[in-house]
Amino acid sequence: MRCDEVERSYGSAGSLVPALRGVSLTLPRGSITALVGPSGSGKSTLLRLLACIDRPDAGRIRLDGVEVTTLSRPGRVRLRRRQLGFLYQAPADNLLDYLTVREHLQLGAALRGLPKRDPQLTSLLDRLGLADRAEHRPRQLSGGEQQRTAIAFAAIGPPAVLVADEPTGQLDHTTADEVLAAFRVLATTGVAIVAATHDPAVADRADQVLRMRDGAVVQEET
Ligand SMILES: Nc1ncnc2c1ncn2[C@@H]1O[C@H](COP(=O)(O)OP(=O)(O)OP(=O)(O)O)[C@@H](O)[C@H]1O
Repeated sequence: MRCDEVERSYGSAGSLVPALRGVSLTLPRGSITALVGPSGSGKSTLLRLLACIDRPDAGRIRLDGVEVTTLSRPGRVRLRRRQLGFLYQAPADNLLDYLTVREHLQLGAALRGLPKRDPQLTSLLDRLGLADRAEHRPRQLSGGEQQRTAIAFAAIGPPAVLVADEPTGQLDHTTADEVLAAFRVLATTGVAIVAATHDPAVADRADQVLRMRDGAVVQEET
């Protein structure tokens, strides 16, 4: 995925708050990008644009060469269903408390237009260390297991891009490591992962670190 000179402001004429002031970046497939920067620097705004939940006021966002900023609303919904995954900070926000781990993956497959018995479901359970938790519901799982279930759900397809907002924000160090290991597994399937984070462990393990300040990427580290 690529962004070129993306701009986004909030409010109406007369009281516009510029949240993004010309952001350009590339999220290569198979890599993990950490988006760091102080509160209010524009990370969440950028994530919403990358996840096609919101549209920029100016600039271009392209996914595998296709311009996504000009898609109609149904076109964006279709793109999100087939090509994008999203992970929130709180495991509870990513999961439904009445579905088991396996049922989450079956729902994910259905949303992506895949059969409920797609072999990648079993493979994801194995690779993310969830095989012996498949029949458990979220409240029977640890925080790390819950977040890995959410990653498995988002990973079905696989999507082109996984967008994560503070994915380790509510986890302890060991559990955060499990999430980072799951990201690495996912990256090897060709997914571009981008995570807004205040967690140095995420930035340390990323392939690319983009630092934001006042709505712009001020520094690129690799
Ligand atoms: N819905 C909104 N209406 C008006 N202003 C907003 C809105 N959402 C964000 N902003 C403003 O846009 C700027 C960027 O906010 P954003 O939430 O993207 O930053 P952030 O880096 O994600 O912060 P945090 O780390 O605290 O989540 C801030 O000045 C914020 O106050």
